[in-house]
Amino acid sequence: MSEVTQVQVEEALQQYVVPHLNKNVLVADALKSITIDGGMVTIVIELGFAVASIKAAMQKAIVELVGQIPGVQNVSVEISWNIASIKGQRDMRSMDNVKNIIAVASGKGGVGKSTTSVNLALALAKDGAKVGLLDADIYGPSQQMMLGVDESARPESENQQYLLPIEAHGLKTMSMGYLVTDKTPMVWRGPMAGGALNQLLAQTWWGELDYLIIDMPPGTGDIQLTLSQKAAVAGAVIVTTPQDIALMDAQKGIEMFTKVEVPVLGVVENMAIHICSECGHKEHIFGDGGGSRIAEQYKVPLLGALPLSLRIRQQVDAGAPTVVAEPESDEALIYGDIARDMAVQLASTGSAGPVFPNIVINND
Ligand SMILES: Nc1ncnc2c1ncn2[C@@H]1O[C@H](COP(=O)(O)OP(=O)(O)OP(=O)(O)O)[C@@H](O)[C@H]1O
Repeated sequence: MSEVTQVQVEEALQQYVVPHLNKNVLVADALKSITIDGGMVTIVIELGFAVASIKAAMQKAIVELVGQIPGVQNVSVEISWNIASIKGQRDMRSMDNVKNIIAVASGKGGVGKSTTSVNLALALAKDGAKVGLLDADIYGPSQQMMLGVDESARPESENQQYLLPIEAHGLKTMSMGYLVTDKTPMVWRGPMAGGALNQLLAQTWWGELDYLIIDMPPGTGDIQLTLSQKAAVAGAVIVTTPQDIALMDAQKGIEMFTKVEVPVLGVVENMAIHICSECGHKEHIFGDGGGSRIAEQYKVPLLGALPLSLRIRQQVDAGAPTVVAEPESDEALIYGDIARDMAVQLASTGSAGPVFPNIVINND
């Protein structure tokens, strides 16, 4: 029987394109090792983003490719991930172990920013990452309802100094909604809100997190600016609907983050298309291709598009967002794809590094 060689395995692996990286596993620098013992091949892969929900499909595809090499009897594929910290937190003890903060923002209210934030956070967690969610929407905190957290639930305090996040669907969550009630004076909700928000961020004992998703207040004012600076945000995602007015506000959002040097990881187009539940007819109710136009204009990726979907609205409004309520639905799979693309974009902002000129000494 012919002997299986390292080169043969590498050649087979060159045909395997890693999802979301769009590069083969060797070019993507994800291959840790290949061990060959007679007809037994063990392949170890390590990625910079979590992939628990697509891991089995990835393993199957690699086993099929490598299994075609003559002499191979058994292929074992180990896939793990190591999520790097792109931008560490400064001067905030409670956040020392938070690796990456991602702000989810929209220029305009009501475009589905909170719905998108919670589903993306849940999709990252479903993939095996440790995830927190901060509802920074002080004027209309909605995450408590979207996460199905009881109205009477209040965060416990640690040494009278820190607040402990409330666990919901596997996420560590904190919201102004857990602290204020309908009777809270408006003065506290208004001018003092920015300060209160910074405090909420810094005084929550987040523990170890790969990603802290911040559901930002709508708009592009001072609160948003200070929050992105104070919290050392590693990347931002802009949610928009395809209407012209929402797109104009989304542009302001992109410009705001660029001004404070927070990389924009991409744009998510929400309520992009309506699919008739009776006949399946597809209609661009709010216009066509707006998200991809601004993504192109600002040279940022369009991370994905969600349909206007009754299921998304009903599930999130009932306290079990689509990613947990119906994990195999088309919508949940779209959130999963967007979440992994977002994680890949974030990881790539860290690897770019400074560019040095190439110095050539010519002795002629
Ligand atoms: N893709 C979608 N399909 C159908 N309904 C949606 C979709 N996305 C969000 N919604 C619904 O739209 C409403 C507004 O969404 P959401 O609260 O997430 O928006 P927002 O941008 O965070 O708003 P605000 O600015 O008030 O915080 C909610 O009732 C939500 O269920």
